[in-house]
Amino acid sequence: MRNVNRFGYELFSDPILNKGTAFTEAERDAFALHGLLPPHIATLDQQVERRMTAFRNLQDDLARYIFLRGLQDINETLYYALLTRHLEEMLPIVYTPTVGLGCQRFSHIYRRPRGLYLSLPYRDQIAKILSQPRFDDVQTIVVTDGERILGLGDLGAGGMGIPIGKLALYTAAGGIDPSRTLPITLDVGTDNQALRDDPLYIGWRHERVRGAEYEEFVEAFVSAVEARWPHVLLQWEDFAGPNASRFLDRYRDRLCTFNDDIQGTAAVVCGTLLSALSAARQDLRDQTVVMVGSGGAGSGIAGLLVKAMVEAGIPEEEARRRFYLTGSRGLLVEGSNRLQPYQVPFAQPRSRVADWTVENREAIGLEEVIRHARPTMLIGVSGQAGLFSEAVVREMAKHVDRPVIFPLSNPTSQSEAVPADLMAWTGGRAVIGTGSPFAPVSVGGVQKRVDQVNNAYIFPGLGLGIVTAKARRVTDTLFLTAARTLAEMSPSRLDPNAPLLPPVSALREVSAKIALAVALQAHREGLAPDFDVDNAERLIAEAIWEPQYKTYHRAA
Ligand SMILES: NC(=O)C1=CN([C@@H]2O[C@H](COP(=O)(O)OP(=O)(O)OC[C@H]3O[C@@H](n4cnc5c(N)ncnc54)[C@H](OP(=O)(O)O)[C@@H]3O)[C@@H](O)[C@H]2O)C=CC1
Ligand SMILES: CC(=O)C(=O)O
Ligand SMILES: [Mg+2]
Repeated sequence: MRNVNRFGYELFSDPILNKGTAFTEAERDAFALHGLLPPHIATLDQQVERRMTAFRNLQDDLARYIFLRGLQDINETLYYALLTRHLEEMLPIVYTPTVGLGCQRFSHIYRRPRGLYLSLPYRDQIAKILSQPRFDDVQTIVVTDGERILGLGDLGAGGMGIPIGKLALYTAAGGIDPSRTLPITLDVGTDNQALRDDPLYIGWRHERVRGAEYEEFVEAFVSAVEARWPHVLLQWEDFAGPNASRFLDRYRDRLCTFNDDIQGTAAVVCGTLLSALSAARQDLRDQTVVMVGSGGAGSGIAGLLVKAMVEAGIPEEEARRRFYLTGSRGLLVEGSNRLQPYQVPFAQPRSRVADWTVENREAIGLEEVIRHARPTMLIGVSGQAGLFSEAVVREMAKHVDRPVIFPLSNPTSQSEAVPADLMAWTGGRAVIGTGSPFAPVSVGGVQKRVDQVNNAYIFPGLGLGIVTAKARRVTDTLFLTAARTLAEMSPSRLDPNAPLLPPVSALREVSAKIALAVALQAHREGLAPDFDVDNAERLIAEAIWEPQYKTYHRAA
């Protein structure tokens, strides 16, 4: 039941309240809706059926993306009913890969306002913009500055598609009430000249502002968020590596905040690897990892895996030496003046790799790294398509029985390799995980599902756990808890040949379990002292928002 004081078109125009043809007879009486709607009163099931038919009749994925975004802006209950009932079919549209195309075309497909655009020229108005009464109950924010959208680079204000998509998953997979979520874009210009030249570009037409002015703007944003919603969960998304890492360091002890590309990605990779090792009866302590890409995601994954190794009994320094991180100029080596602070702990001592260089070349390329390091795991977070070449993969497969190969870059077009090639080049021995969805691959005539190793397995559940427990901070231990909970749900626990991750269709169950584990861990760490652990399961279940229509009554 809900008290409502909007009438006629005013009621239709609020996507949170709108029910379309499902307004009941009594509601049509109470809110002056007769005649504005056709007489048949539909059920939510009938509305879902009608929209699914229309959705499936569309010609391409961009049209499906536009269709779903349109529905989200008209009727959120129906939108989420569609998503939750057809997660596997909808995820590749509202999320990677199609959301990438949606961001690239954002200015051309723009229809209605959603979320907040905080443009640098209006920096003095941030607090006023946030003060809109509509946002009084905001609980979860996803913010981007649009500089590193998936592996597609700087998409300026078009990056807004990412916070919108991530928050759609917070609700569809995590059960967070959509009326309490807020996507935000910090519009600080763009270095994407094609966008600035596009007359339809919706953002601030200016080169990307950097340095002190940018830092002050981000600080003004964070301060305004803190003042407006002291307990909000703030997720940083798709910032370029150095900014992502700096803001995480700067703010993680100041408010309830995390960076999904650094920490969420690390947790899903860690959880999936733990499953792979347990299926193969191997030990984390025996692994050597080559990480292709050492930005936010690469350094985050390496950092969490080191933490997991240390917890498994390896001294930290020794654990770090098992990681070989590469960037656009090859292997990260100590003393290079190009190293970011977060890369320094993973740079290899020069003496260790002195004879790895190929004649006449300064940088140590991926093939040489593979040849000398003999990794058991190869992870791609470079945003560069095709880096896992046949030569690289064949070299790796020479030294290991079941090479674990995760080309994780998104969207599909940026993946470091495609699963069918990896299987062919390793004679079917590879253990594969990709960032975006891929069709099953044939192994010895049997079709095998490709695990989608994406932070979507982590952040919706982690977020639900945090907001339900009212945790004050987000620590690395919470991510390790989420990773281990995910590993416990691996189908490969029962059958070593089964997939490593539960199917995408099970994301709601996965998220509820992660939420429970994270909430309990937050309480154990003293981050959520008021969480009632005796009723934890019930509290998580009750916190889950379901896409169902409530009955409306006229507010007195
Ligand atoms: N599956 C998932 O859940 C996730 C996937 N990702 C994907 O990972 C990718 C990177 O994200 P993120 O780390 O945040 O981005 P960053 O921009 O922070 O880092 C990109 C890294 O890739 C490196 N790189 C670029 N070209 C090459 C190359 N030819 N060889 C080796 N390394 C190269 C860059 O090196 P340099 O600094 O030298 O240019 C940099 O270290 C994106 O495509 C993103 O979609 C990210 C998060 C989650
Ligand atoms: C999945 C994700 O967060 C990314 O590709 O950036
Ligand atoms: Mg991201």
